Amino acid sequence: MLSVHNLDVRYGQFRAVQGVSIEITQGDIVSLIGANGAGKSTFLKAIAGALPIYSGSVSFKDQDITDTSSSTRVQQGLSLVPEGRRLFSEMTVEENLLLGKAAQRQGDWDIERIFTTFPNLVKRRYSKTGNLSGGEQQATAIGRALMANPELLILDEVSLGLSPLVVDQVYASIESLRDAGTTILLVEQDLERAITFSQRAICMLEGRIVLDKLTADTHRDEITQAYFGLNKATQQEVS
Ligand SMILES: Nc1ncnc2c1ncn2[C@@H]1O[C@H](COP(=O)(O)OP(=O)(O)OP(=O)(O)O)[C@@H](O)[C@H]1O
Repeated sequence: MLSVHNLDVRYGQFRAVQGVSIEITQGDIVSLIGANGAGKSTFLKAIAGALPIYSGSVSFKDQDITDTSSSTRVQQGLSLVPEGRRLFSEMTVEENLLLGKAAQRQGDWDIERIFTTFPNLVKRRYSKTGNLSGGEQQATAIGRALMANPELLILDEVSLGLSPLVVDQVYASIESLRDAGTTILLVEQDLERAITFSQRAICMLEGRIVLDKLTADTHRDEITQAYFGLNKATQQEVS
């Protein structure tokens, strides 16, 4: 479904993502892991078309999308829930959700299904999102992405700033998406949760991938070593 080849993304001279290649197949559930500054958000934004690519290529459903706009990518079925949610705070939950419909993609997701999936939003339907709790804002951001009926849903740090209880609620909703067959790539800082939730873990360190394994074939210690750059053997294997 998604094929990224030798991707480089730069901020001026600084190579935030360096020669990264991954393949994601339909139905995959992939957690992207790595320390602060490892390049995870930069990588996701480049895939979603929110940042220009310096070199390399991105294909989605066998089409080269390296030079297409983010809105075209949404129309093709690739949606990103960005870190920090990026909602329109002066607009209501319903208005924010309806923005996601602009892509006009056919599918099962409509506004009523969003409210069924995120019951905490029902009472907030006509509230401005600037007045919502963090969990309600996150549910709105995920709902907005779902309104585009994505085939690949990319989620950047959905847990950020949420209490453990609310994180559980957000994950319960994402699990229902996973179980319905949506392909998911997400950044998760909590290693335990990443291993439990996903089939595959990819770890980034200083702009490169240092581990890419099925969660069934790895364990927490190996991921932790990759996270801190302590596992040279794994790094060589991947590169
Ligand atoms: N707009 C920017 N201009 C310059 N450098 C940037 C910019 N955004 C990110 N960087 C740098 O690029 C590197 C990768 O940042 P990025 O946000 O992608 O990492 P991350 O793994 O998502 O980390 P975090 O978990 O902190 O979000 C970091 O060194 C960061 O300081």
